[in-house]
Amino acid sequence: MHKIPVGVLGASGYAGRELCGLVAGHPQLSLRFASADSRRGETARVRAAGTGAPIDVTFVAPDDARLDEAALVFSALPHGASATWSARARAAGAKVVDLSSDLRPGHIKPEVLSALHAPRSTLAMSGGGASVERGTESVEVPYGLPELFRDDVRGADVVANPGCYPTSVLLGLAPLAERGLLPEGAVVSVAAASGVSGAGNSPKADMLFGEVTEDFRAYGAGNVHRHLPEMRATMERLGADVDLVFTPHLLPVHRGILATMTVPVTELPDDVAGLWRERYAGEPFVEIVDGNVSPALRDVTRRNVVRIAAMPLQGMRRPTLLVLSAIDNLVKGAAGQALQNANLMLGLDEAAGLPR
Ligand SMILES: NC(=O)C1=CN([C@@H]2O[C@H](COP(=O)(O)OP(=O)(O)OC[C@H]3O[C@@H](n4cnc5c(N)ncnc54)[C@H](OP(=O)(O)O)[C@@H]3O)[C@@H](O)[C@H]2O)C=CC1
Ligand SMILES: CC(=O)N[C@@H](CCC(=O)OP(=O)(O)O)C(=O)O
Repeated sequence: MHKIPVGVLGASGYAGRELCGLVAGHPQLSLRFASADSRRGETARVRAAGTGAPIDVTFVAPDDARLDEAALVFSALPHGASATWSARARAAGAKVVDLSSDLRPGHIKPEVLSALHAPRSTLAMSGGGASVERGTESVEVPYGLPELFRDDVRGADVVANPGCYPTSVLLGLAPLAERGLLPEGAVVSVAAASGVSGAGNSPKADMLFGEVTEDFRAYGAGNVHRHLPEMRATMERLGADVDLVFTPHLLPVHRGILATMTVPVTELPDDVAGLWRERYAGEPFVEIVDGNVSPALRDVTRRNVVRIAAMPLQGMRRPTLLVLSAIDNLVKGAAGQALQNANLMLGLDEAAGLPR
């Protein structure tokens, strides 16, 4: 069977390697290239999702990646570098899923938007960047949370893959926002803990084993984390007018995010968990946990799922819910969701090649 060629930029990183394994295990995709920067020329062994078969992947320099030979390119490059390469991939005729924050709501710059949507003939490529000779109409880049915005993603040429924390938070809060159950001006408080793979695999002194092990701490305190603009913009789009207080924590495990959300509501639904069950009925990658039980990281790691629990908070003066949401930051929070989006963009079964 003819397989669809795809490429991975940033393949030596955590998200990129996860993508290589997913592509290797996908029944309809083949890996055309995998790039690295400092690790160009190196060969890494990845395991194909599903079968676990070992695959050797040799990283090429980004400039040597055959963008023109890929039907779709995943850009798992750092913020800042990613937008340029996404525009180059588009100019070469490939569809693009960008895993960085560069194309997300609340982040994307007008010149990036123009470069992505410019007709190929008007793109002048120079060095490592793309420039646009004339502006184009302002078209947003679809935000790739398929459970909320599937119609925007299906058949799209370019998609912004959501951040890992926003994936867990927004899927947890969406049913309340969509139903108008969040009071105007309410403060929604989110404390979320992430495994260290969320910080990427390039060497950082404060991410060394000796620095993170047997410890647990907040970072980005004071409501300043880079994911806030993306979460605010999406909550607004879902019809909620609330303040988000977001405090991330570093958890010394390899992968996984648990977001704990305290949410004032206009009224307590009779069947709280039923609200999420109804909203996500038929969604293959959403699991609702029954009873007053927290979803656990071990139930979501290496799977493209979000597990959500919701319950009323006892002893409060005003109706308030506790919503808990768990994902694997590298799968539903990055590579798995990127593949889910790619499947939709290429007209394939949305669940193809995805570990459930
Ligand atoms: N880790 C996570 O949980 C999540 C990550 N993301 C996003 O996905 C992207 C990748 O993240 P992650 O895998 O963690 O990052 P890593 O730091 O692990 O990997 C970065 C990758 O990009 C390459 N690279 C770095 N700088 C450049 C450059 N200037 N030009 C070309 N290639 C470059 C690296 O190559 P080399 O190894 O050779 O240096 C490596 O392949 C980021 O935008 C991140 O924010 C999104 C959601 C979750
Ligand atoms: C533990 C850790 O450092 N996590 C990262 C978030 C993960 C990430 O890569 O951010 P994007 O999803 O926007 O790409 C952070 O807090 O910046």
